[in-house]
Amino acid sequence: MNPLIQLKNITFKAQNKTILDIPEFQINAGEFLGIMGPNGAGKSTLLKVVSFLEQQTSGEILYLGQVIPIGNAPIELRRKFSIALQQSLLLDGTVFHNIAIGLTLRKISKAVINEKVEYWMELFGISHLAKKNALYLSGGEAQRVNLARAMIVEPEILFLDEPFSALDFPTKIKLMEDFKGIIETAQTTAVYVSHDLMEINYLTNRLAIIVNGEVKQSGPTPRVLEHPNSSTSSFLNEWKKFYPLAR
Ligand SMILES: Nc1ncnc2c1ncn2[C@@H]1O[C@H](COP(=O)(O)OP(=O)(O)OP(=O)(O)O)[C@@H](O)[C@H]1O
Repeated sequence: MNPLIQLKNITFKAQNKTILDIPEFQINAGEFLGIMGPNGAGKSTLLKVVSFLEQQTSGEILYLGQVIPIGNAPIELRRKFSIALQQSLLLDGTVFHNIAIGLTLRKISKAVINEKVEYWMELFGISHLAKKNALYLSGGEAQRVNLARAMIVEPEILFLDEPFSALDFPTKIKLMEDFKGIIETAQTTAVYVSHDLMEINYLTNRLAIIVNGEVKQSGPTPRVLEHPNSSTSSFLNEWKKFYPLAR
């Protein structure tokens, strides 16, 4: 295992409530890590803490073995991460402009931006939308733009929080298939929050189950799904009643 990020004794508290309590956890280079758990378990909070969007209350986060001071993650480190959420939060401008934004902010030359935007639009199958205003896209198109915008900066880690949950089933299936191929080709480390077993089973190769702010089980996805422990079985077995575990 080659940890990019390590958590040590992390807690996150708000309004006198402990929302996360994670003695030890890590994100390994090259993995597609799923974070699954019931509503309100702390999945999104964990994603925000490990991506430095929220500050932990106590404990340490290490990047490549080095402790990152609380509230002081350097910009060079934050720029190694991309985040895609359920809402694509696109700007009022063309699809091209939206996808280019991360490179524009990094002051990359116009020629390189053109080349990279073309490349990522092609991979996500949205070249024909280049000149369309991003505010008038379908849900599936908007999520493709969102993911292309996240990937164009070639992040070391891509964090995803339920990016497909608002999509209808056929749209979701097609996008998940394309997305899986793109992530595998780019060899990007990905962390994927979801409460949907179908998405987790299809996409991820390691899985952590969070219940009540604690990581109750983690391991290779098939193993966790096939052998839930006493803390995760009530959540996972409900899902398994309705979803067969074939890949
Ligand atoms: N800043 C905050 N202040 C108060 N409560 C918070 C804060 N952040 C998160 N919470 C609470 O912590 C709990 C976990 O929230 P979180 O969004 O991380 O859960 P989740 O597992 O992602 O849930 P869901 O699947 O419903 O999106 C919830 O009860 C939420 O209301």
